[in-house]
Amino acid sequence: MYLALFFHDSHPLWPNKVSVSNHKGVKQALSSYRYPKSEDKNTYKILAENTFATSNEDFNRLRRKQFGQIFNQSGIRHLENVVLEYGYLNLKAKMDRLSRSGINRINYYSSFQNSTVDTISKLCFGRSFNTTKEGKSRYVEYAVSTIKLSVLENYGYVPGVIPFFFSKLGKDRDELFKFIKESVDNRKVEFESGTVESNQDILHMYLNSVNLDGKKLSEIQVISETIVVFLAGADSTSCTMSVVLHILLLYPEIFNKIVNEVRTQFTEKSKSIEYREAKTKLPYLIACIYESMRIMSVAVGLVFRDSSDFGMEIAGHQIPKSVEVGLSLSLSGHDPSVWDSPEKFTPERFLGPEGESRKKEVLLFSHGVRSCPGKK
Ligand code: HEM
Repeated sequence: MYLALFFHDSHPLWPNKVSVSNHKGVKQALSSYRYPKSEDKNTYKILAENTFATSNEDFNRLRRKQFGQIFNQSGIRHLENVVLEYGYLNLKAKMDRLSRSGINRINYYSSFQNSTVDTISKLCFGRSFNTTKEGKSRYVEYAVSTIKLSVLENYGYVPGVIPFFFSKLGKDRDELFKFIKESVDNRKVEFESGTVESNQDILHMYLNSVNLDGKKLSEIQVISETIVVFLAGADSTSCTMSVVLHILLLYPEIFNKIVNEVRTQFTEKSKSIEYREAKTKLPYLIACIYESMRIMSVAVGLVFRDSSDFGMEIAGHQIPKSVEVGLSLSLSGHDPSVWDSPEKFTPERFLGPEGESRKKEVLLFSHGVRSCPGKK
């Protein structure tokens, strides 16, 4: 029988917790602010309350509205230029270079990781880590240390037990904060001198935003927000790109169909394809991306919500109040009550008018009021 619900209340490591994989149940729990993000062990609460970590409805609503500004018309244009330069052209130049020197194999996972890190660092900090051009960046290591330290701190590890390890992580985190603080200072100078090169990136948006009391974000808040967006957006995107390419390489006939679609719709090879055009002219490619995201979601962990003072009713089960409910976005993509033959790779399920509405059922980016604002 399909796993609808597990109760873990007898497990010593997971007392008072439940996990849910039923598609309808996952959506129901995520749809509104009624069930807030769990406060406990919030790894993303770095330095200050921020969009990702908060469980405060008003604060989250405000930040999400502010985040939406980077997707307005001029924001999208800037975003696309950054993606084109840091995510695509730099990678293409590197591949051309490798191929000229006789190397015909690349690690596409690490290549995509470099492009997304370069793109998102440029958007968040106004300066790219440039890992595609330079091979690696010490700032990536600092970001990894920052998240490791946050996990350890949130799970109550005592720094004195492994002092060298903690001190290295702490130094790395300080270096990353220093880098972002410099970026903030640089941008403020640019504001004052009227030489802002791009006025719609994520750093700019946070510097121009306000808190619930109407006051501008403090420097610590800007650092916290930008670092969390960087951490939330970089690896999730490169892993998803790798999954899509990996699956397409397993199905050459599907891959060839995509190549045909692109070549028929876009005959001018030297012109780059804009997102807007791809959305309307490449339905099969888009269907393949959705099907890859459904069948092999990179959001493999659980997303936690608190059953709050109300308690929840999911798939006929009553969950008492104040229970942590772990929602499986990845398993919801395999629920046979929603997906026919869920283990089969069938891009066609996302074609036509029915396919269009089915796209909303792919929960890789979560669902409802706290769904990923970066999905656009
Ligand atoms: C394929 C790539 C991505 C995937 C799979 C993904 C997935 C997710 C998921 C599942 C959540 C909800 C997490 C939770 O409730 O605990 C989330 C939230 C979030 N994501 Fe993404 N994400 C991706 C890319 C991005 C990008 C590119 C950005 C920013 C440019 C971004 C920014 C955020 C933010 C700020 C939140 C917090 C939203 C809130 O709590 O209100 N993500 N993402």
